[in-house]
Amino acid sequence: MADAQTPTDPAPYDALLLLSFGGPEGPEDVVPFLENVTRGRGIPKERLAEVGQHYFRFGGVSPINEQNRALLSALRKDFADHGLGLPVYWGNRNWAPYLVDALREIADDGHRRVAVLATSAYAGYSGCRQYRENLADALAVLAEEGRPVLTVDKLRHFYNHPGFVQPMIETTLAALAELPAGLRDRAELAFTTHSIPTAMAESSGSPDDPARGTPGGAYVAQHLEMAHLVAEAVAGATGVADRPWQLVYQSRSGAPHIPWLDPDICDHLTERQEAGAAAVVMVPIGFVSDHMEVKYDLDTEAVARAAELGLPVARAATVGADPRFAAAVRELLLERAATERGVPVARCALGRLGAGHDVCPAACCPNPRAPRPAAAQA
Ligand SMILES: CC1=C(CCC(=O)O)c2cc3nc(cc4[nH]c(cc5[nH]c(cc1n2)c(C)c5CCC(=O)O)c(CCC(=O)O)c4C)C(CCC(=O)O)=C3C
Ligand SMILES: [Fe+2]
Repeated sequence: MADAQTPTDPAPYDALLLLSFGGPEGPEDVVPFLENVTRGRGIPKERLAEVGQHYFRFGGVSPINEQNRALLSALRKDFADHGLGLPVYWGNRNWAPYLVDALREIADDGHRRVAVLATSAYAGYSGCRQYRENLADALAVLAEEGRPVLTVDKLRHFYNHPGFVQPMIETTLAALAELPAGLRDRAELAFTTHSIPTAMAESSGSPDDPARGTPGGAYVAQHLEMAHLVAEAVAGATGVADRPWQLVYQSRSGAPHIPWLDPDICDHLTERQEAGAAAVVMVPIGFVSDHMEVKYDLDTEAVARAAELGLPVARAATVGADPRFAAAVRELLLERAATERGVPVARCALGRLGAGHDVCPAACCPNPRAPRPAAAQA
């Protein structure tokens, strides 16, 4: 059974595609990038102008592309170190290098069966189905061009994989250590993720997920699980068993009359300061790298609110290109490859919820507007 436990054969896959959000790389990119992100999504003009300013403040450059280049290098190094000859490609939803160009290159290089790692750890329309719609759109372009048919399989959600959880436990401990010694044991944890419309949260996950249809759906249930895993490990490492923690939200968008998940991190900081909190560590479990939502919404906006309040804060780093995360991607790929070959395999996951599904059911994480073709589903 040793082979079943530690698979090393990537067949039937002949390429890995890193699929991400994309971001502007100069001031002239900002407006067209925002147009790509928000096309047909009913985001108020004022919100767009405001978000544009976040990017202009950083010279019009989002850190996300550089972070994906670093992850790409980490993946290639990890594959090479493990004798895995699989090529790794990269394509984005909203900015160059675009997904359709990456898939075209994959096809032209002679590959046909592609494993896809989306840089989104949790269930939900934005992080799951929308990427699969993007894959379907890109495959349709390739078909129109008369290129050979590719099969794309999206790797499962990785929020409870040890290669994602363990680095965040350590960065949370490192952020606690940045606080003055006398505050550390009393510091609270605020786990943050992207706010989404409450209706989108409620319908997140697969129809047979016990959290589906509950307020928050699988999106919130999975974040609570991740937060719990980190909080528990931090309690063990610091010996503080009763440290308060809460899941809160950031980066709210959309029209004000539509309900989104709350509380917002800034309101939460205000509330905790009024309640007498000594300090707060912000832990952005919703994100894979320290991109603009982290650099602006947490490091700029929330840090400014904390300063106004006189509340000491620190922020934990996201996993980024941590070698353990790169190794987790390899493990997920080899796990799925074994499953596709019909070979029994261990499905690594921490906590109570277990490993998520490999193939999304057709009704998983529905499009909140209108149904559209999506790839990589039953
Ligand atoms: C769940 C989720 C994640 C986490 C999972 C994942 O990572 O996938 C995420 C990540 C990201 N979101 C990002 C940027 C933006 N998101 C926007 C708008 C929206 N996000 C949404 C959800 C999510 N977003 C939603 C429901 C909207 C409303 C419009 C719509 O229904 O689509 C807007 C429009 C302007 C505004 O903020 O209103 C921008 C610019 C960046 C890039 C950062 C950079 O440049 O470094 C990243 C990684
Ligand atoms: Fe977003």
